Amino acid sequence: MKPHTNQLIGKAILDALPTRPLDSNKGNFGSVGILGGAPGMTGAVLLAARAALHLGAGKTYAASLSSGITLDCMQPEIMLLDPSQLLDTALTVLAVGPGLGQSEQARQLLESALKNPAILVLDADALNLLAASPDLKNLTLARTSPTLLTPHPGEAARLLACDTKTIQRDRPAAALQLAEKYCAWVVLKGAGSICTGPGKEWRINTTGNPGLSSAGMGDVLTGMVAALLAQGLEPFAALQLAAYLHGAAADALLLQGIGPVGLTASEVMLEARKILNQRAI
Ligand SMILES: NC(=O)C1=CN([C@@H]2O[C@H](COP(=O)(O)OP(=O)(O)OC[C@H]3O[C@@H](n4cnc5c(N)ncnc54)[C@H](O)[C@@H]3O)[C@@H](O)[C@H]2O)[C@@H](O)CC1
Ligand SMILES: Nc1ncnc2c1ncn2[C@@H]1O[C@H](COP(=O)(O)OP(=O)(O)O)[C@@H](O)[C@H]1O
Repeated sequence: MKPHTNQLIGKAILDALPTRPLDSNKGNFGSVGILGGAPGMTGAVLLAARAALHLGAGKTYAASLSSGITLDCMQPEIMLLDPSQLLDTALTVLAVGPGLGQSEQARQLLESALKNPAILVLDADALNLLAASPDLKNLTLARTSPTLLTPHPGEAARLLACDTKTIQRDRPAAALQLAEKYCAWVVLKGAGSICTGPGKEWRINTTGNPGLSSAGMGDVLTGMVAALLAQGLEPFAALQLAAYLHGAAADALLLQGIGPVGLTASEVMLEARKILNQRAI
């Protein structure tokens, strides 16, 4: 089959990555912070942080709005802070949204995050809060470092004040509109994720399968995008490589009989690490 003109060639981005120098140290691979986790959704922030760690971030921090969580017992490498401490930490990339909720505290934290000099990735409830507030939109437009948005079609519809059907009718057009409206880099998720940015160029990802239609997969994608940005990839390349690896991991697991039914987000991040290490950054 002839490749689509706008088909994302993830393998080419992967093959072009430089290998890690022998004398590298953790400071060379960036610091990622993940902010989210309202009560009942701490899992979302941990999934994103674990994905950032496994995809190669030099240091990974996380902060949850649910009080009292000081350690990820499964992944003690992650440094768990209070939200205010996280926002005072020097970060290469800050990702806000997984399980964040839409409380007043969440809104205030997002407002501070939008003023943070780190590269910013907005997902899930950060996108819902942004969609509901002209003030937060103005802060987004005023940012001087890159902003990336990772909406699923439901979140994209809220951001563009339309319905999900309209988004799905012309997904490239919707992604381009989002990039323009928020002056941001965008991955519009779902089967055939669309990656685009302010330059109007767009790519469609062809990896992935319905095994990915399960809760937590988007949180893992956010952590993966953050890790690739922290290691120096440009926003457009980071979005494309993350979408490619996320889908390719699910496809590889399918061939092993893991999925589509019962595939978990935790399995996807480990398989994505394996594929990334075929050409380690
Ligand atoms: N372990 C955890 O703590 C988890 C927490 N989560 C958090 O839960 C919160 C709510 O997120 P939800 O995404 O569940 O709720 P939403 O209300 O944002 O989205 C659900 C709706 O969006 C639409 N949609 C999503 N993907 C679509 C697609 N590919 N095609 C068409 N329509 C689509 C559908 O209409 C769907 O009913 C977020 O903050 C999220 O981060 C989830 O990520 C799941 C895991
Ligand atoms: N049928 C599918 N084919 C390919 N990718 C899919 C499919 N269903 C879901 N995905 C991917 O899985 C992820 C789901 O993200 P999201 O809807 O935000 O989930 P959650 O919020 O539960 O973590 C996205 O990256 C999306 O592109």
